[in-house]
Amino acid sequence: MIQFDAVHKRFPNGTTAVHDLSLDMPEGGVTVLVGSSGCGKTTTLRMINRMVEPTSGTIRVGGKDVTRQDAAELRRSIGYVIQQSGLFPHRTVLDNIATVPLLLGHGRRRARARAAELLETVGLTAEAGKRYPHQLSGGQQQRVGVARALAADPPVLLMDEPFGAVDPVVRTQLQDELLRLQKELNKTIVFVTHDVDEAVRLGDQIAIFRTGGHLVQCATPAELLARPADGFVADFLGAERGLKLLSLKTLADVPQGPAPEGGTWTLVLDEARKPLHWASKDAEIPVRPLKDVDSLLAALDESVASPTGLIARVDADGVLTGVSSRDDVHTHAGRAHTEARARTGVQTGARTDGSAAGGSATGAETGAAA
Ligand SMILES: Nc1ncnc2c1ncn2[C@@H]1O[C@H](COP(=O)(O)OP(=O)(O)OP(=O)(O)O)[C@@H](O)[C@H]1O
Repeated sequence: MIQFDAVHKRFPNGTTAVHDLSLDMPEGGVTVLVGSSGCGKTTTLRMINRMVEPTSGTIRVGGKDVTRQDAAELRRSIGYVIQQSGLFPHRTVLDNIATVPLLLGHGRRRARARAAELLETVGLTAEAGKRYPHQLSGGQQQRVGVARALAADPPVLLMDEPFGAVDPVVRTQLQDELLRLQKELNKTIVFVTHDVDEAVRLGDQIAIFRTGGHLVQCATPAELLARPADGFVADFLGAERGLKLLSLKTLADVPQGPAPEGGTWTLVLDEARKPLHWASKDAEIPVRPLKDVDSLLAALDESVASPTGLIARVDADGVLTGVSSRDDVHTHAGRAHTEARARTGVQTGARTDGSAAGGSATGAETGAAA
């Protein structure tokens, strides 16, 4: 959907922000750009909608060279969300969202109807639509920013640290919302962040840059965590790389058996067979039931945190399906790593067809060292 071919950006002051970048960003997928400050992420993003022009190389969106399209028209067809939401302070939230549909020539009534629909899509009330941006919380403003970017129903969405300025709890909520929206909308999203956990959570693929605008590795989160191309990537992913990989795997394949009877701990259920708590002869402790969709990381956490060493498993309605042991979870955690490493091979380069620069781990490493 978006293709960078040997793209170079050198600013007039001599700074090279992006160095010989070849990268495919697949249709309907989320590509996350990460890397240390000043490594060229924002410049890369802004070249897609021509807010920055490349010095050389080609960028295509939907097969069309962006430099051959009218810049204003191109920008209207690409949603853009930034950290400070970029809302117009003197327009109501509803009018902010309606801006682009109006620019596109939709009548006022239709534009506002579309804006009202989008407010609901991003989880805001109709009442919030009547307020001005400063009357909303930071998290709510970011939701409005997303709604405004979606207003023209663009196939491509560029998001530059959109959740960087909100607290961790709201940030997780906004990430959840984005994942939910993306399931419905299937946009091609390019997302810039500093946060590795956010990248792992949201990305279908993650492109890691280093200073000077060099792409070091582009791969799926699991591939990246299992086989970082070099020490720079490994360091960037952090010491808990192993645990992060487990956050991508679910509990579904871990075996489960019947709840223990007559042992130290008994699982107490209500009449609908939903777990209430664990009980021993002289103690009662809370239970944190997990579903098949929960991550192996959550299961590992529960298995070491609970004195029972057991995990109560429930279905989507919260009804007990069985119990897994600490050993079952540990065995599967180890297996998840072995499988991820085996599956990864050497496919770490930028190009999915392995053709251009950075097409293999060796290529990426050589590029990084140059
Ligand atoms: N208009 C400009 N003129 C000159 N240099 C620029 C300009 N814009 C960006 N740069 C430089 O280009 C490099 C890449 O900047 P860019 O904003 O793309 O990095 P980034 O990875 O997004 O950084 P951050 O994570 O801090 O936002 C930096 O060294 C920056 O100082």
